[in-house]
Amino acid sequence: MTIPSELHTTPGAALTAMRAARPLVHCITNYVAMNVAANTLLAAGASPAMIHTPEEAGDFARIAAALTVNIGTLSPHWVEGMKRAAESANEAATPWVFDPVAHFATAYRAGVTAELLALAPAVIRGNASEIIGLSGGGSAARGPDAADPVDAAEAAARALAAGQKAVVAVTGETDFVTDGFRAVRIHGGSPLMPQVTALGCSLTCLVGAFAATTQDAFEATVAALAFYAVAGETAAERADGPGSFGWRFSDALAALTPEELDARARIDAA
Ligand SMILES: Nc1ncnc2c1ncn2[C@@H]1O[C@H](COP(=O)(O)OP(=O)(O)O)[C@@H](O)[C@H]1O
Ligand SMILES: Cc1ncsc1CCOP(=O)(O)O
Ligand SMILES: [Mg+2]
Repeated sequence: MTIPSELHTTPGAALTAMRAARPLVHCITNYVAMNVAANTLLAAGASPAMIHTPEEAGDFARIAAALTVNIGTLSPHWVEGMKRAAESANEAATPWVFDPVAHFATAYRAGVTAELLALAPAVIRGNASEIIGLSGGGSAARGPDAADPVDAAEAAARALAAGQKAVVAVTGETDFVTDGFRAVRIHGGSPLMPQVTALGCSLTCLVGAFAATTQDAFEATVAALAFYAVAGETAAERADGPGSFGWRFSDALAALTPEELDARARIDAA
């Protein structure tokens, strides 16, 4: 295990706490990700609920252990549910995680993103192009897939974290996580991961599960990403391509023990 002094909780300890509590995670995600993300949380040991309608999203956020909001497939009705849920989460001091999928693509998406950022998510998780865009930078990306390397987004992530007073996670070949003061890089995963849709969205939901049970949102985020990275490496060992990677990844999340996670996690101070 390589774990820097920034971390007081090992990823394995955070995984143990998450599985012991089996937190109810309120996920407002997109049509593409709903099934994948629910299965990812179940495999990892959490309890997902995909609930978006404004008639109940605010009420449900009050009883969940964490909330995650993802703008992948938007409509005004969903946006109202997202805002009500985030407001309830804030009132209940429940951590909520924001995934700004392709927020730069259209004016509508950008406007919704600004409204959600004003509701103060505890964690923002996106790919490099999304995080660069949130800090006002330009990118060749036009949709949900990243067009920039993670190291090009590190300064943007630090600025965004400081400005939003949130944890910012940038994912890609090597992940970067910062809260504006602390920062680490997490190695691992597989190039097959971006070839399977919704694995980023599902990771956002998993960050919610860890944030429900590890109070320090920075440590929770790092643990979730390290867990994903190690499981991704396991799945890639025998995968023939994106299809078999998908189900092997689910199996790897379920099988990974806290001890093995701590033995294999590769995290450096940044
Ligand atoms: N080239 C890569 N090598 C290893 N892991 C990767 C690679 N690209 C993405 N990942 C992993 O895939 C997961 C989803 O990240 P990413 O693809 O950046 O999100 P998104 O799907 O939102 O664009 C993360 O765990 C990330 O570390
Ligand atoms: C393809 C697609 N289109 C709208 S949302 C979505 C899923 C994006 O998933 P991820 O960000 O995890 O790749
Ligand atoms: Mg994404």
